[in-house]
Amino acid sequence: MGLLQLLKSQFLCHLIICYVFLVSGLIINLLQLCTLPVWLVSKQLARRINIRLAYCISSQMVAILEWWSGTECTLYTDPKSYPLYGKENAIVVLNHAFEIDFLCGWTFCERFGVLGSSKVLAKKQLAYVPIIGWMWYFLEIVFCKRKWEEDRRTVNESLEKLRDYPENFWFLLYCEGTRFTPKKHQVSMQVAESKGLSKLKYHLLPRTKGFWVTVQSLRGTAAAVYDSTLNFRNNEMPTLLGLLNGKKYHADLYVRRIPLELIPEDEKECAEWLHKLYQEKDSFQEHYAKTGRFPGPIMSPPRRPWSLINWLFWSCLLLYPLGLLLTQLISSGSVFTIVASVAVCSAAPFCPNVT
Ligand SMILES: CC/C=C\C/C=C\C/C=C\C/C=C\C/C=C\C/C=C\CCC(=O)SCCNC(=O)CCNC(=O)[C@H](O)C(C)(C)COP(=O)(O)OP(=O)(O)OC[C@H]1O[C@@H](n2cnc3c(N)ncnc32)[C@H](O)[C@@H]1OP(=O)(O)O
Ligand SMILES: CCCCCCCCCCCCCCCCCC(=O)OC[C@@H](O)COP(=O)(O)O
Repeated sequence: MGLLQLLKSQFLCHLIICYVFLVSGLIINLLQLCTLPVWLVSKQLARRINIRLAYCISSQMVAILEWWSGTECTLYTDPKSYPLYGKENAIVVLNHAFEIDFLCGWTFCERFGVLGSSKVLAKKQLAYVPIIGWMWYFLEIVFCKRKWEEDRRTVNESLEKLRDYPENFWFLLYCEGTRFTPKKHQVSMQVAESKGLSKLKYHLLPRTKGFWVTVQSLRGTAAAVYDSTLNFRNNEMPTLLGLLNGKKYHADLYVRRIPLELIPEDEKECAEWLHKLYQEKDSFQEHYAKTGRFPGPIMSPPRRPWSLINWLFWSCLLLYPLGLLLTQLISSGSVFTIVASVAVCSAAPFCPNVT
Protein backbone atom coordinates (compact mmCIF):
# COMPACT_ATOMS: atom_id res chain seq x y z
CA MET A 1 0.00 0.00 0.00
CA GLY A 2 1.38 3.40 -1.03
CA LEU A 3 1.75 6.27 1.43
CA LEU A 4 -1.16 8.22 -0.12
CA GLN A 5 -3.42 5.17 0.01
CA LEU A 6 -2.47 4.63 3.65
CA LEU A 7 -3.34 8.25 4.41
CA LYS A 8 -6.73 7.88 2.72
CA SER A 9 -7.60 4.91 4.92
CA GLN A 10 -6.90 6.83 8.16
CA PHE A 11 -9.88 7.48 10.40
CA LEU A 12 -8.64 11.00 11.16
CA CYS A 13 -8.94 11.88 7.46
CA HIS A 14 -12.51 10.52 7.39
CA LEU A 15 -13.32 12.55 10.48
CA ILE A 16 -12.03 15.73 8.82
CA ILE A 17 -13.97 15.04 5.58
CA CYS A 18 -17.20 14.40 7.50
CA TYR A 19 -16.65 17.48 9.67
CA VAL A 20 -16.27 19.70 6.57
CA PHE A 21 -19.32 18.09 4.90
CA LEU A 22 -21.55 18.37 7.96
CA VAL A 23 -20.62 21.92 9.00
CA SER A 24 -20.59 23.33 5.45
CA GLY A 25 -23.86 21.50 4.74
CA LEU A 26 -25.60 23.07 7.72
CA ILE A 27 -24.23 26.52 6.82
CA ILE A 28 -25.56 26.10 3.26
CA ASN A 29 -28.95 24.88 4.57
CA LEU A 30 -29.07 28.07 6.66
CA LEU A 31 -28.19 30.19 3.61
CA GLN A 32 -30.95 28.41 1.69
CA LEU A 33 -33.38 29.33 4.46
CA CYS A 34 -32.29 32.96 4.05
CA THR A 35 -33.37 32.83 0.38
CA LEU A 36 -37.03 32.44 1.40
CA PRO A 37 -37.74 36.21 1.19
CA VAL A 38 -36.11 36.26 -2.29
CA TRP A 39 -38.81 33.81 -3.50
CA LEU A 40 -41.41 36.50 -2.78
CA VAL A 41 -39.56 39.07 -4.90
CA SER A 42 -38.19 36.89 -7.74
CA LYS A 43 -38.83 33.13 -7.90
CA GLN A 44 -36.36 32.66 -10.76
CA LEU A 45 -33.56 34.45 -8.91
CA ALA A 46 -34.22 32.38 -5.77
CA ARG A 47 -34.09 29.21 -7.86
CA ARG A 48 -30.79 30.21 -9.46
CA ILE A 49 -29.25 30.99 -6.05
CA ASN A 50 -30.45 27.66 -4.66
CA ILE A 51 -29.00 25.75 -7.64
CA ARG A 52 -25.58 27.17 -6.78
CA LEU A 53 -25.94 26.55 -3.06
CA ALA A 54 -27.02 22.96 -3.71
CA TYR A 55 -23.96 22.52 -5.94
CA CYS A 56 -21.76 23.42 -2.96
CA ILE A 57 -23.18 20.41 -1.07
CA SER A 58 -23.58 17.72 -3.72
CA SER A 59 -20.27 18.49 -5.44
CA GLN A 60 -18.44 17.62 -2.20
CA MET A 61 -19.69 14.05 -2.51
CA VAL A 62 -18.77 14.07 -6.20
CA ALA A 63 -15.25 15.25 -5.23
CA ILE A 64 -14.90 12.26 -2.91
CA LEU A 65 -15.74 9.95 -5.80
CA GLU A 66 -13.74 11.71 -8.53
CA TRP A 67 -10.73 13.13 -6.71
CA TRP A 68 -10.36 11.30 -3.38
CA SER A 69 -11.15 7.77 -4.53
CA GLY A 70 -10.20 8.40 -8.19
CA THR A 71 -13.14 6.28 -9.35
CA GLU A 72 -13.30 6.05 -13.15
CA CYS A 73 -16.66 6.74 -14.81
CA THR A 74 -16.99 5.61 -18.42
CA LEU A 75 -19.91 6.62 -20.61
CA TYR A 76 -21.13 4.44 -23.48
CA THR A 77 -23.40 6.40 -25.76
CA ASP A 78 -24.30 7.44 -29.28
CA PRO A 79 -22.00 10.27 -30.55
CA LYS A 80 -25.03 11.98 -32.14
CA SER A 81 -26.82 12.28 -28.78
CA TYR A 82 -23.71 13.31 -26.83
CA PRO A 83 -23.74 17.05 -27.77
CA LEU A 84 -27.31 17.34 -26.40
CA TYR A 85 -26.44 16.14 -22.88
CA GLY A 86 -26.62 19.05 -20.45
CA LYS A 87 -28.26 21.29 -23.08
CA GLU A 88 -31.86 20.11 -22.59
CA ASN A 89 -34.21 18.91 -19.83
CA ALA A 90 -34.38 15.14 -19.58
CA ILE A 91 -35.95 12.29 -17.62
CA VAL A 92 -33.28 9.80 -16.57
CA VAL A 93 -34.32 6.16 -16.02
CA LEU A 94 -31.62 4.35 -14.05
CA ASN A 95 -31.27 0.85 -12.58
CA HIS A 96 -30.98 0.75 -8.78
CA ALA A 97 -28.57 -1.94 -7.61
CA PHE A 98 -25.63 -0.14 -5.98
CA GLU A 99 -25.21 1.95 -2.84
CA ILE A 100 -23.46 4.67 -4.81
CA ASP A 101 -25.46 4.64 -8.05
CA PHE A 102 -26.98 8.03 -7.23
CA LEU A 103 -23.45 9.40 -6.76
CA CYS A 104 -22.33 8.10 -10.16
CA GLY A 105 -25.43 9.83 -11.53
CA TRP A 106 -24.38 13.05 -9.79
CA THR A 107 -20.89 12.70 -11.27
CA PHE A 108 -22.31 12.69 -14.79
CA CYS A 109 -24.55 15.63 -13.84
CA GLU A 110 -21.41 17.49 -12.75
CA ARG A 111 -19.55 16.70 -15.96
CA PHE A 112 -22.48 17.95 -18.09
CA GLY A 113 -23.04 21.05 -15.91
CA VAL A 114 -26.45 20.18 -14.42
CA LEU A 115 -25.45 19.05 -10.93
CA GLY A 116 -26.99 21.96 -9.00
CA SER A 117 -30.35 21.61 -10.73
CA SER A 118 -30.57 17.78 -10.91
CA LYS A 119 -33.75 16.28 -9.48
CA VAL A 120 -35.18 12.93 -8.45
CA LEU A 121 -38.47 11.26 -7.54
CA ALA A 122 -37.51 10.42 -3.97
CA LYS A 123 -39.32 8.71 -1.12
CA LYS A 124 -40.80 11.23 1.32
CA GLN A 125 -38.66 10.05 4.26
CA LEU A 126 -35.53 11.45 2.58
CA ALA A 127 -36.95 15.00 2.90
CA TYR A 128 -36.23 14.89 6.64
CA VAL A 129 -32.55 13.90 6.29
CA PRO A 130 -30.46 16.90 7.42
CA ILE A 131 -28.32 18.60 4.76
CA ILE A 132 -29.28 16.52 1.67
CA GLY A 133 -33.03 16.32 2.41
CA TRP A 134 -33.25 19.95 3.51
CA MET A 135 -31.25 21.02 0.44
CA TRP A 136 -33.75 19.11 -1.75
CA TYR A 137 -36.66 21.05 -0.27
CA PHE A 138 -35.22 24.26 -1.75
CA LEU A 139 -34.44 22.52 -5.05
CA GLU A 140 -38.12 21.59 -5.56
CA ILE A 141 -37.34 17.88 -5.51
CA VAL A 142 -40.40 15.68 -6.07
CA PHE A 143 -41.26 13.41 -3.14
CA CYS A 144 -43.60 10.41 -3.17
CA LYS A 145 -45.25 8.42 -0.40
CA ARG A 146 -45.41 5.31 -2.59
CA LYS A 147 -49.19 5.45 -2.22
CA TRP A 148 -50.51 5.96 -5.72
CA GLU A 149 -53.84 7.47 -4.59
CA GLU A 150 -51.88 10.39 -3.08
CA ASP A 151 -48.84 10.44 -5.36
CA ARG A 152 -50.88 10.72 -8.54
CA ARG A 153 -51.88 14.31 -7.67
CA THR A 154 -48.84 15.48 -5.66
CA VAL A 155 -46.22 14.19 -8.11
CA ASN A 156 -48.09 15.74 -11.02
CA GLU A 157 -48.41 19.09 -9.22
CA SER A 158 -44.71 19.17 -8.25
CA LEU A 159 -43.63 18.35 -11.81
CA GLU A 160 -45.96 20.95 -13.33
CA LYS A 161 -44.17 23.59 -11.24
CA LEU A 162 -40.92 22.76 -13.06
CA ARG A 163 -42.31 23.98 -16.40
CA ASP A 164 -40.70 27.41 -16.02
CA TYR A 165 -37.50 26.18 -14.28
CA PRO A 166 -34.76 28.63 -15.29
CA GLU A 167 -31.92 26.13 -15.92
CA ASN A 168 -31.62 22.74 -17.62
CA PHE A 169 -32.31 19.81 -15.27
CA TRP A 170 -32.24 16.03 -15.31
CA PHE A 171 -35.05 14.30 -13.46
CA LEU A 172 -33.98 10.88 -12.13
CA LEU A 173 -36.49 8.07 -11.82
CA TYR A 174 -35.62 4.72 -10.24
CA CYS A 175 -38.58 2.87 -11.79
CA GLU A 176 -37.76 -0.25 -9.75
CA GLY A 177 -38.77 1.82 -6.69
CA THR A 178 -36.25 0.21 -4.36
CA ARG A 179 -32.68 -1.14 -4.45
CA PHE A 180 -32.18 -4.61 -5.97
CA THR A 181 -31.68 -7.51 -3.57
CA PRO A 182 -32.09 -11.24 -4.41
CA LYS A 183 -35.06 -11.45 -2.00
CA LYS A 184 -36.87 -8.45 -3.56
CA HIS A 185 -36.08 -9.86 -7.00
CA GLN A 186 -37.75 -13.17 -6.11
CA VAL A 187 -40.93 -11.41 -4.89
CA SER A 188 -40.92 -9.09 -7.88
CA MET A 189 -40.68 -11.99 -10.34
CA GLN A 190 -43.63 -13.67 -8.62
CA VAL A 191 -45.61 -10.47 -9.30
CA ALA A 192 -44.40 -10.57 -12.94
CA GLU A 193 -45.54 -14.18 -13.27
CA SER A 194 -48.95 -13.44 -11.76
CA LYS A 195 -49.41 -10.59 -14.25
CA GLY A 196 -48.24 -12.65 -17.21
CA LEU A 197 -45.19 -10.41 -17.75
CA SER A 198 -41.77 -11.61 -18.96
CA LYS A 199 -39.22 -12.15 -16.21
CA LEU A 200 -36.10 -10.04 -15.66
CA LYS A 201 -32.73 -11.36 -14.53
CA TYR A 202 -30.92 -8.18 -13.45
CA HIS A 203 -33.78 -5.81 -12.56
CA LEU A 204 -36.89 -5.67 -10.42
CA LEU A 205 -40.20 -5.28 -12.22
CA PRO A 206 -40.53 -1.54 -13.00
CA ARG A 207 -43.31 0.44 -11.31
CA THR A 208 -45.03 2.02 -14.27
CA LYS A 209 -47.32 4.62 -12.68
CA GLY A 210 -44.59 7.05 -11.59
CA PHE A 211 -43.02 6.85 -15.04
CA TRP A 212 -46.32 7.54 -16.78
CA VAL A 213 -47.19 10.55 -14.61
CA THR A 214 -43.65 11.94 -15.03
CA VAL A 215 -43.69 11.64 -18.82
CA GLN A 216 -47.17 13.16 -19.05
CA SER A 217 -46.36 16.05 -16.67
CA LEU A 218 -43.06 16.88 -18.35
CA ARG A 219 -44.28 16.75 -21.96
CA GLY A 220 -43.20 20.02 -23.56
CA THR A 221 -40.69 20.58 -20.72
CA ALA A 222 -38.32 17.61 -21.10
CA ALA A 223 -37.02 16.73 -24.55
CA ALA A 224 -36.08 13.11 -23.98
CA VAL A 225 -35.75 10.09 -21.73
CA TYR A 226 -32.16 9.06 -21.07
CA ASP A 227 -32.34 5.31 -20.58
CA SER A 228 -29.29 4.68 -18.37
CA THR A 229 -27.85 1.32 -17.35
CA LEU A 230 -25.06 1.23 -14.77
CA ASN A 231 -22.66 -1.52 -13.79
CA PHE A 232 -19.21 -1.89 -12.24
CA ARG A 233 -16.23 -3.78 -13.63
CA ASN A 234 -14.99 -7.02 -12.08
CA ASN A 235 -18.21 -7.48 -10.05
CA GLU A 236 -17.19 -4.59 -7.77
CA MET A 237 -19.78 -3.82 -5.08
CA PRO A 238 -18.94 -0.19 -4.27
CA THR A 239 -19.90 1.49 -1.00
CA LEU A 240 -19.75 5.02 0.39
CA LEU A 241 -17.37 3.79 3.08
CA GLY A 242 -15.13 2.30 0.39
CA LEU A 243 -15.01 5.70 -1.36
CA LEU A 244 -14.16 7.39 1.93
CA ASN A 245 -11.31 4.86 2.34
CA GLY A 246 -10.02 5.99 -1.05
CA LYS A 247 -10.95 2.79 -2.86
CA LYS A 248 -11.01 3.22 -6.63
CA TYR A 249 -13.96 1.73 -8.50
CA HIS A 250 -14.74 1.48 -12.22
CA ALA A 251 -18.24 2.53 -13.23
CA ASP A 252 -19.66 1.95 -16.72
CA LEU A 253 -22.84 3.76 -17.77
CA TYR A 254 -24.73 3.02 -20.98
CA VAL A 255 -27.07 5.85 -22.04
CA ARG A 256 -29.61 5.86 -24.87
CA ARG A 257 -31.45 9.11 -25.71
CA ILE A 258 -35.11 8.49 -26.54
CA PRO A 259 -37.14 11.52 -27.72
CA LEU A 260 -40.21 12.01 -25.52
CA GLU A 261 -42.54 12.00 -28.56
CA LEU A 262 -41.76 8.30 -29.03
CA ILE A 263 -43.31 7.40 -25.66
CA PRO A 264 -47.06 6.53 -25.78
CA GLU A 265 -49.46 8.94 -24.07
CA ASP A 266 -52.00 6.29 -23.09
CA GLU A 267 -51.32 4.90 -19.56
CA LYS A 268 -51.59 1.22 -20.53
CA GLU A 269 -49.45 1.59 -23.65
CA CYS A 270 -46.89 3.63 -21.69
CA ALA A 271 -46.69 0.83 -19.08
CA GLU A 272 -46.14 -1.76 -21.82
CA TRP A 273 -43.45 0.47 -23.34
CA LEU A 274 -41.63 0.64 -19.97
CA HIS A 275 -41.79 -3.13 -19.48
CA LYS A 276 -40.24 -3.55 -22.93
CA LEU A 277 -37.53 -1.02 -22.03
CA TYR A 278 -36.62 -3.07 -18.94
CA GLN A 279 -36.38 -6.21 -21.10
CA GLU A 280 -33.84 -4.32 -23.22
CA LYS A 281 -31.97 -3.07 -20.14
CA ASP A 282 -31.78 -6.67 -18.96
CA SER A 283 -30.24 -7.70 -22.28
CA PHE A 284 -27.60 -4.93 -21.94
CA GLN A 285 -26.68 -6.26 -18.49
CA GLU A 286 -26.44 -9.77 -19.93
CA HIS A 287 -24.12 -8.41 -22.65
CA TYR A 288 -22.03 -6.72 -19.91
CA ALA A 289 -21.84 -9.92 -17.85
CA LYS A 290 -20.58 -11.84 -20.90
CA THR A 291 -18.22 -9.29 -22.47
CA GLY A 292 -17.33 -6.83 -19.66
CA ARG A 293 -18.60 -3.85 -21.68
CA PHE A 294 -21.80 -2.25 -22.91
CA PRO A 295 -22.65 -2.02 -26.62
CA GLY A 296 -21.73 1.11 -28.54
CA PRO A 297 -18.88 3.61 -28.53
CA ILE A 298 -17.29 5.29 -25.49
CA MET A 299 -17.77 9.06 -25.24
CA SER A 300 -16.51 9.81 -21.73
CA PRO A 301 -16.63 13.43 -20.61
CA PRO A 302 -13.54 14.40 -18.54
CA ARG A 303 -13.84 15.35 -14.86
CA ARG A 304 -13.87 19.10 -14.20
CA PRO A 305 -11.91 20.88 -11.44
CA TRP A 306 -14.92 22.68 -9.87
CA SER A 307 -15.92 19.99 -7.41
CA LEU A 308 -12.34 19.85 -6.13
CA ILE A 309 -12.06 23.65 -5.91
CA ASN A 310 -15.36 23.85 -3.97
CA TRP A 311 -14.19 21.10 -1.60
CA LEU A 312 -10.82 22.80 -0.98
CA PHE A 313 -12.58 26.12 -0.36
CA TRP A 314 -14.85 24.71 2.36
CA SER A 315 -11.98 22.70 3.85
CA CYS A 316 -9.78 25.79 4.19
CA LEU A 317 -12.66 27.85 5.58
CA LEU A 318 -13.67 25.31 8.20
CA LEU A 319 -10.36 23.70 9.15
CA TYR A 320 -8.79 27.04 10.05
CA PRO A 321 -11.06 27.64 13.11
CA LEU A 322 -10.74 23.96 14.05
CA GLY A 323 -6.92 24.32 13.93
CA LEU A 324 -7.12 27.38 16.17
CA LEU A 325 -9.30 25.47 18.64
CA LEU A 326 -6.86 22.55 18.77
CA THR A 327 -3.89 24.88 19.25
CA GLN A 328 -5.72 26.53 22.15
CA LEU A 329 -6.55 23.13 23.59
CA ILE A 330 -2.96 21.95 23.52
CA SER A 331 -1.58 25.24 24.82
CA SER A 332 -4.13 25.22 27.66
CA GLY A 333 -1.96 22.52 29.24
CA SER A 334 -4.97 20.82 30.83
CA VAL A 335 -4.11 17.09 30.72
CA PHE A 336 -7.75 16.16 31.48
CA THR A 337 -9.14 18.17 28.50
CA ILE A 338 -6.52 16.73 26.12
CA VAL A 339 -7.08 13.12 27.29
CA ALA A 340 -10.89 13.53 27.11
CA SER A 341 -10.68 14.92 23.55
CA VAL A 342 -8.40 12.10 22.35
CA ALA A 343 -10.68 9.53 24.02
CA VAL A 344 -13.80 10.90 22.26
CA CYS A 345 -12.04 10.86 18.85
CA SER A 346 -10.67 7.34 19.40
CA ALA A 347 -14.05 5.97 20.50
CA ALA A 348 -15.88 7.32 17.44
CA PRO A 349 -14.90 4.46 15.03
CA PHE A 350 -16.43 1.92 17.43
CA CYS A 351 -19.84 3.63 17.36
CA PRO A 352 -22.52 1.56 15.56
CA ASN A 353 -22.70 2.22 11.81
CA VAL A 354 -25.83 4.28 11.18
CA THR A 355 -25.77 4.47 7.37
C1 LIG B 1 -25.65 11.26 -19.80
C2 LIG B 1 -25.79 10.79 -18.41
C3 LIG B 1 -27.11 10.29 -18.09
C4 LIG B 1 -27.55 9.95 -16.89
C5 LIG B 1 -26.90 10.15 -15.60
C6 LIG B 1 -27.64 9.45 -14.53
C7 LIG B 1 -28.31 10.01 -13.50
C8 LIG B 1 -28.27 11.41 -13.10
C9 LIG B 1 -29.57 12.11 -12.94
C10 LIG B 1 -30.02 12.76 -11.88
C11 LIG B 1 -29.45 12.65 -10.52
C12 LIG B 1 -30.34 13.28 -9.50
C13 LIG B 1 -30.41 12.95 -8.23
C14 LIG B 1 -29.78 11.77 -7.61
C15 LIG B 1 -29.61 11.88 -6.14
C16 LIG B 1 -30.10 11.10 -5.24
C17 LIG B 1 -31.09 10.02 -5.45
C18 LIG B 1 -31.32 9.29 -4.18
C19 LIG B 1 -32.40 8.68 -3.72
C20 LIG B 1 -33.76 8.50 -4.26
C21 LIG B 1 -34.15 7.05 -4.28
C22 LIG B 1 -35.54 6.77 -3.90
O1 LIG B 1 -36.12 7.37 -3.07
S1 LIG B 1 -36.27 5.46 -4.75
C23 LIG B 1 -37.89 5.36 -4.06
C24 LIG B 1 -38.87 6.36 -4.57
N1 LIG B 1 -39.09 6.31 -5.96
C25 LIG B 1 -39.95 5.47 -6.57
O2 LIG B 1 -40.60 4.64 -5.97
C26 LIG B 1 -40.10 5.61 -8.06
C27 LIG B 1 -40.80 4.41 -8.69
N2 LIG B 1 -42.13 4.18 -8.16
C28 LIG B 1 -43.26 4.56 -8.81
O3 LIG B 1 -43.14 5.12 -9.86
C29 LIG B 1 -44.60 4.21 -8.17
O4 LIG B 1 -45.48 3.90 -9.18
C30 LIG B 1 -45.20 5.34 -7.31
C31 LIG B 1 -44.20 5.75 -6.23
C32 LIG B 1 -45.55 6.56 -8.12
C33 LIG B 1 -46.51 4.84 -6.63
O5 LIG B 1 -46.22 3.71 -5.86
P1 LIG B 1 -47.32 2.64 -5.42
O6 LIG B 1 -46.61 1.56 -4.72
O7 LIG B 1 -48.44 3.27 -4.68
O8 LIG B 1 -47.98 2.19 -6.78
P2 LIG B 1 -47.44 1.15 -7.83
O9 LIG B 1 -48.31 1.18 -8.99
O10 LIG B 1 -46.06 1.39 -8.16
O11 LIG B 1 -47.61 -0.25 -7.09
C34 LIG B 1 -48.73 -1.01 -7.15
C35 LIG B 1 -48.59 -1.93 -8.33
O12 LIG B 1 -47.33 -2.62 -8.24
C36 LIG B 1 -47.54 -4.02 -8.19
N3 LIG B 1 -46.58 -4.61 -7.27
C37 LIG B 1 -46.73 -5.02 -6.03
N4 LIG B 1 -45.59 -5.51 -5.53
C38 LIG B 1 -44.71 -5.38 -6.51
C39 LIG B 1 -43.36 -5.71 -6.61
N5 LIG B 1 -42.69 -6.25 -5.59
N6 LIG B 1 -42.74 -5.45 -7.76
C40 LIG B 1 -43.40 -4.91 -8.79
N7 LIG B 1 -44.70 -4.57 -8.74
C41 LIG B 1 -45.33 -4.82 -7.63
C42 LIG B 1 -48.94 -4.17 -7.73
O13 LIG B 1 -49.43 -5.38 -8.22
C43 LIG B 1 -49.63 -2.96 -8.35
O14 LIG B 1 -49.90 -3.21 -9.71
P3 LIG B 1 -51.25 -2.72 -10.44
O15 LIG B 1 -51.18 -3.36 -11.77
O16 LIG B 1 -52.38 -3.19 -9.61
O17 LIG B 1 -51.17 -1.23 -10.52
C1 LIG C 1 -18.06 14.69 1.35
C2 LIG C 1 -18.60 13.35 1.64
C3 LIG C 1 -18.78 13.11 3.10
C4 LIG C 1 -19.51 11.87 3.30
C5 LIG C 1 -19.99 11.75 4.68
C6 LIG C 1 -21.42 11.93 4.84
C7 LIG C 1 -22.25 10.90 4.19
C8 LIG C 1 -23.67 11.32 4.12
C9 LIG C 1 -24.35 10.58 3.04
C10 LIG C 1 -25.75 11.05 2.80
C11 LIG C 1 -26.23 10.64 1.44
C12 LIG C 1 -27.70 10.72 1.31
C13 LIG C 1 -28.11 10.66 -0.14
C14 LIG C 1 -29.45 10.11 -0.29
C15 LIG C 1 -29.46 8.91 -1.17
C16 LIG C 1 -30.16 7.79 -0.51
C17 LIG C 1 -30.49 6.68 -1.46
C18 LIG C 1 -31.67 5.97 -0.93
O1 LIG C 1 -32.00 5.98 0.22
O2 LIG C 1 -32.40 5.35 -1.82
C19 LIG C 1 -33.60 4.78 -1.34
C20 LIG C 1 -33.99 3.66 -2.21
O3 LIG C 1 -32.97 2.70 -2.21
C21 LIG C 1 -35.31 3.03 -1.78
O4 LIG C 1 -35.25 2.71 -0.45
P1 LIG C 1 -36.18 1.56 0.20
O5 LIG C 1 -37.07 1.00 -0.84
O6 LIG C 1 -35.25 0.54 0.76
O7 LIG C 1 -36.97 2.24 1.29
